[in-house]
Amino acid sequence: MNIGGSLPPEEPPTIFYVGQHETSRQPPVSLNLLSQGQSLGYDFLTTRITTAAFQSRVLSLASEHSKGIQESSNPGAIPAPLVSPLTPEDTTLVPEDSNTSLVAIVSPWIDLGSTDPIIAHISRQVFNLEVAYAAFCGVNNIVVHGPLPDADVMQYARAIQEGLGLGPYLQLHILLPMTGELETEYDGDAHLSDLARGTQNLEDEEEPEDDLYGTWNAWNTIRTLCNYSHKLSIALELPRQLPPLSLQSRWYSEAVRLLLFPRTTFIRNAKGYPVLSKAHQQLLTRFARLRFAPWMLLSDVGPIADSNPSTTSNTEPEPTPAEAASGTKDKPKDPVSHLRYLRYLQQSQPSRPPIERFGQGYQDYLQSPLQPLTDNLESITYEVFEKDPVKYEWYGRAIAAALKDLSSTIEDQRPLVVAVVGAGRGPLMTRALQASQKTGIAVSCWAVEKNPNAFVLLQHRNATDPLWAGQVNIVKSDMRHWQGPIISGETAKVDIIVSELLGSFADNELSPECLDGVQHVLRPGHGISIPQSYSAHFAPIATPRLHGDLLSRAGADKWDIPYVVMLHQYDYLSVQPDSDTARIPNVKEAWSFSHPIAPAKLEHSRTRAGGGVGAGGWVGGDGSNEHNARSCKLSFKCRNEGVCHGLVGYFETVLYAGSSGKVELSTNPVTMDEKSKDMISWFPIFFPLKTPIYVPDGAEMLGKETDARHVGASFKPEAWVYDVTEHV
Ligand SMILES: C[S@@+](CC[C@H](N)C(=O)[O-])C[C@H]1O[C@@H](n2cnc3c(N)ncnc32)[C@H](O)[C@@H]1O
Repeated sequence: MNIGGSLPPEEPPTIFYVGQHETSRQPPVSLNLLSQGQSLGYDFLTTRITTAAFQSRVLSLASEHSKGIQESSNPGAIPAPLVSPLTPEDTTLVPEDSNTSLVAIVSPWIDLGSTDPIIAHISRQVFNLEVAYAAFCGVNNIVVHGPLPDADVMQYARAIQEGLGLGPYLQLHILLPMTGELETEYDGDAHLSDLARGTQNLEDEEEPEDDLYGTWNAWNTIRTLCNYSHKLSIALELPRQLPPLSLQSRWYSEAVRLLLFPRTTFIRNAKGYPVLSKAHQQLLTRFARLRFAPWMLLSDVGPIADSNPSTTSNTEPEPTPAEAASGTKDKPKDPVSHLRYLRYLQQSQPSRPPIERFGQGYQDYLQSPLQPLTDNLESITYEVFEKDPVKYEWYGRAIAAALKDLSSTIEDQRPLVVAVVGAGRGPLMTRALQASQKTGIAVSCWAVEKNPNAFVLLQHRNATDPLWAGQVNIVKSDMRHWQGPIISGETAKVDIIVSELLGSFADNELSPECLDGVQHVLRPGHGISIPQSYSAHFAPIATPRLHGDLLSRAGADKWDIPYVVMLHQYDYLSVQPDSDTARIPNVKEAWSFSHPIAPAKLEHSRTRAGGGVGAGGWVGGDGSNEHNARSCKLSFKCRNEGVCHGLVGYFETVLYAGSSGKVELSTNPVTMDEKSKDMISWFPIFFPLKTPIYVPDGAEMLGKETDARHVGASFKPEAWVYDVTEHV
């Protein structure tokens, strides 16, 4: 059991924060235009920071410098050009309260990654002047065009890294297409890159035509060099034709803070209104469910104010070829039809699955796993567990099936002895009593709990709950030291031990140790443990968000401990072949445990605990728990390149497998729907990697994980090693 916190009252409404962008809107947005945009229903507008006059000034500086170099007999002696500070001619932006409703766009005619050092130098100055001034004016969200196709990405990344320090609150959004080239291209004719010299050596290198992950790769370089700064994010442009799901998922796992919808992303419905394809809608819904959902930016969907030509685009957007062919382009004249459509989608978002509703606000929030053996849980924590609509129901079924099977096996007609060990506030005991009523099989009930506070509540319940009716025997004890039930004055054995001591990675709350410790009370021969077995499963994932979160935390051991987390913004690095339409992850079993264990093993362990056999344990101590140590070595084929930030762990358990079939629980996404759909009790577990591993296309990751156990200490994988080998 591994979730914490309390339940939110109900699902909060989805809110889309929608802005408007015009590629050719040149002077900074005026107060008047902003209020017109807001009265149309936009939440924010984009604005350039500087004017056309500034652009001419800088381009003249660059071309004069270039001319000077060409004409000079000693070009090396000419100092690099300096862009002088901004003047009122260069910008009309001034600090205003309303600037929080603006997103600034750095001049798109610069080339930060230019291989011409002079162009890069001038670009960097423009970038720094603009970012610093926008931040000074209180416009802290700033979009920067991503590196040009032939750019030196490392150099571009260094410029961005420097830019991040220009304002304490600023957020730089790198404008990138999902793949290939931007639709939201700068359409002016003067670009600094046109003045670049000596770039042919890079241009000569042929770009692989189908470099689907090329843009992602550039982003990976930028955010890695910027050390996963939380001030750096992506303005992601959605294309008309979405790339394969694998690439969509990759972008989904990254820090996307703005989603750009160029006009061409929309298609027309039968009435001629702009709508999004089903695939776009699904992607939008995915993003909208994130804890920090990206803002949306409608790009070039029509000008805001025709009345002031100097502040609006002067050309009607061109129809796409398909629209031109169908002649639908001119149909709707509604200037905000795209915005209206997004608002319609906002209203009609599908409701979230139960686990997401339950965990609302906890997405991607790292929590320390509970340690119910060491700590005494609070009542509120038990209360949260008890909301699970599936777990207790399935336990009830398992207990009923076990009662039926046992009563048909044993010969004497005595009541069957059922003990719930680690009873908490008693929900499993209630299920055992209901199962007895339902099957008509008499039971003698025992509830064992070591938490003294829960023990009080159990007694209270026994006295007041009509179903319990005082028939439950309540024992305050660590189950490992319980001598067993006393029936008719004699110590008896238990027919069915029911427990729920599972953590998100199966055994990480020390279920094996506790159940071994109580096995001596189980009736030899036919005694049943519910659960009968459980297994731990894991998969390698990319989760820049959690990696960035951990980087910003204090604590030397932060990389060495696992976290319980309702994972959202992540990507599986290894998926099953041919599963690109549904992306079924490769989740592999690490190890498993079953109960009861062989009596000889238990005896051996007991002898070792007493120091009676051989030397001590191989990890110190008496070695009595060595039979619960596990290790595994697994390989994962990764089709697409990526970066592994850690492992996500799940578990599966067979509560009971008997004559009527199996009753199972699972948090493994591959089997959960089949085994225990809508179960909410456990979030996955995350094992972080301090140093992320780059995985090339088609590589095989070899994972070795060891679970060296120490009873009384918290679970911790002792070591993991990854070999990344090119797959041939
Ligand atoms: C995850 S909670 C489950 C509680 C309850 N059975 C339920 O399903 O809601 C585990 C419970 O086992 C108890 N527990 C853990 N280790 C124990 C031990 N060695 N002996 C007795 N109780 C233990 C904890 O105090 C806690 O109440």
